[in-house]
Amino acid sequence: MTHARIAVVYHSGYGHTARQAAAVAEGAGQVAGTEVLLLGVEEVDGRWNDLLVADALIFGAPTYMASASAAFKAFQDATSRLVMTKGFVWRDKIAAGFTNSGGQSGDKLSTLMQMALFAAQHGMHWVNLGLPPGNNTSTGSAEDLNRLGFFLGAAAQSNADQGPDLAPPPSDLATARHLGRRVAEVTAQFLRGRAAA
Ligand SMILES: Cc1cc2nc3c(=O)[nH]c(=O)nc-3n(C[C@H](O)[C@H](O)[C@H](O)COP(=O)(O)O)c2cc1C
Repeated sequence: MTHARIAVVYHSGYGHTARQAAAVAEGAGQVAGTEVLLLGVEEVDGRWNDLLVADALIFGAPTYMASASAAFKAFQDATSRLVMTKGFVWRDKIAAGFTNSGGQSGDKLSTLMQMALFAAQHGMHWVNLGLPPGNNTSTGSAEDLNRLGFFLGAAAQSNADQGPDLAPPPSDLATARHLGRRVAEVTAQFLRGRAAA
């Protein structure tokens, strides 16, 4: 059986995106043969080698002021010296992303685009969400998978007056689990193909 290593690297200021990150990790862990590392950006120092040996990196951050939070951006910037100048060492890893914010849209697309471009700068292969938009018909509801209608990655929305015990809601956590599972499956296919070649 393929052994795939997946790292979920995320920032969360107040715990909401941490719940989404845990759901992504849970989904990835549901795929047989997958080892999952869930790592906050504050813990990355001293763990760069764990990211180097991972087959897939899934990036996550809250959307703050229409982009990834500053702590996540600091992690991105650190990879210039610690990853890129070491010889493009993340090239050909699988990548994906997720974000959470207070607004239904909240300009989350900007954050997902930021992550996809970041992955492209590292020569990684971006995996999208792979779900049709939910909650977009007369019979749809906020319980639908991908209720927020994103394609590039997984989105979640956390009501501004609710703590991470209540937000984001179950449908967004299910969407996050879907992304984790999808990345784990794609990574296993990729590794099998590489072994066969
Ligand atoms: C500095 C700051 C900027 C924010 N900017 C946005 C934004 O651009 N769009 C949005 O929808 N929500 C915005 N929010 C709300 C957060 O995205 C929301 O509270 C989110 O659930 C926080 O996730 P966290 O608990 O993981 O930090 C902002 C919050 C903060 C603290």
